[in-house]
Amino acid sequence: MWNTALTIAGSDSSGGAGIQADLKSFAALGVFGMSAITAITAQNTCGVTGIRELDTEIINDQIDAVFSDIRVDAVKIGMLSNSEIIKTVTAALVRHKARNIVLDTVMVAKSGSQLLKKDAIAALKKHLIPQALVVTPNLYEASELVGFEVNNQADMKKAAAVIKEMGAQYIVVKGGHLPGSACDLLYDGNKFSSFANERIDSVHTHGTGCTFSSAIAAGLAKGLSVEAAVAEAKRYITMAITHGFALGKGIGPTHHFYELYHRAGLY
Ligand SMILES: Nc1ncnc2c1ncn2[C@@H]1O[C@H](COP(=O)(O)OP(=O)(O)O)[C@@H](O)[C@H]1O
Ligand SMILES: Cc1ncc(COP(=O)(O)OP(=O)(O)O)c(N)n1
Repeated sequence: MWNTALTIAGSDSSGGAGIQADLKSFAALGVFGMSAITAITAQNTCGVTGIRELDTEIINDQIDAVFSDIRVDAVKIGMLSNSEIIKTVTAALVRHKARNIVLDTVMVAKSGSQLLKKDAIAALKKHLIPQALVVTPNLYEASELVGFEVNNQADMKKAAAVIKEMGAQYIVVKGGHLPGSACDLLYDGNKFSSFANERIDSVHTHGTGCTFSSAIAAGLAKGLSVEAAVAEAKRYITMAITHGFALGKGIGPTHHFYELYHRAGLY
C-alpha cells in the first residue's frame, strides 16, 4: 500500500524548487506525491521573471478533488502568495481534517523575488500556523514571523518559542544561512534538538527549503515520528546539496539522486 503526500505550493518552471522539488523528494523517499498548485512562477536558475496567482476557486477544487478520493498521509505547504490563498487553503485543510501538515513559510526566493506578499504574513500567523504539525522557517522567515532579528542559535531558540505560542506543534528553525555548520533546531514546546551537518561549499542550493520540508512530510507520511522525519530529511537534504549540480547559468538545483539514496538505505 502506498503512503501519500500532497504538496500545496507554487510551480517553478525550472524544476529546482516549488511543486517540482516536492514531487521529486516524495518520489525519492518512496511516497506517492500529489499536488495542488497555488501560483505559477516563470523561474530559472537566475531568478523569477513572472508570477501568476491562481484563483482561490481552482486551488480549493484541487484540494477537494484529492481529499474526496484519496487518503492523504501528509501535507506539505509551500508558496501561498497572498492572504486570500492562505485563508482558502486553511479552510480546506480544516474541512478535510488534514493530518501531518508541514508548513514551509516561503516568503522570498534565493534570487530575491517576493513569493508571499508582506501583508499576508499576519494571515499566515493567524490562520495556518495553528494548523501545522511542523513549521520550517529559515532565519529571515523566522524574523518576519516574530518581529525581531534572528541571527544566531540563541535568537533561533527565542523565535521557536514565539512561533510555538502561535499554535504550531513543532518548529524547525533552519540555520542554513548561518556561518559554520548547517545546524537546524527542532522545538516541541519542551526541549530543543539540533540537527547539524557540515556546511557544504556549493552554490547549487536552489530549492533547499522545499526539498527539506517535503522530505519531512514524506517521513511523516510513512509513519515516522516528527524527530525521525526531521532526521531523515536532514540526511536527504545533505545528500541533495552534496550532489547539487550546475544547471543553467545561475544557482543550480539540489539533486534527487535516487540510486544513491537507495544504496544508502534511505528507502
Ligand atoms: N550549504 C549548506 N550545507 C549544508 N546544509 C545546508 C546548506 N545550506 C542549507 N542547508 C540545509 O538545508 C536545509 C534548508 O535550509 P535553508 O537553505 O536555510 O532553507 P531556505 O531554502 O528556506 O532558505 C536546512 O536543513 C539547512 O541546514
Ligand atoms: C515556486 C517556488 N516556491 C518556493 C521557492 C523557494 O524555495 P526554496 O527551497 O526556499 O529555494 P530558493 O528559491 O531559496 O532557492 C521558489 N523559489 N519557488
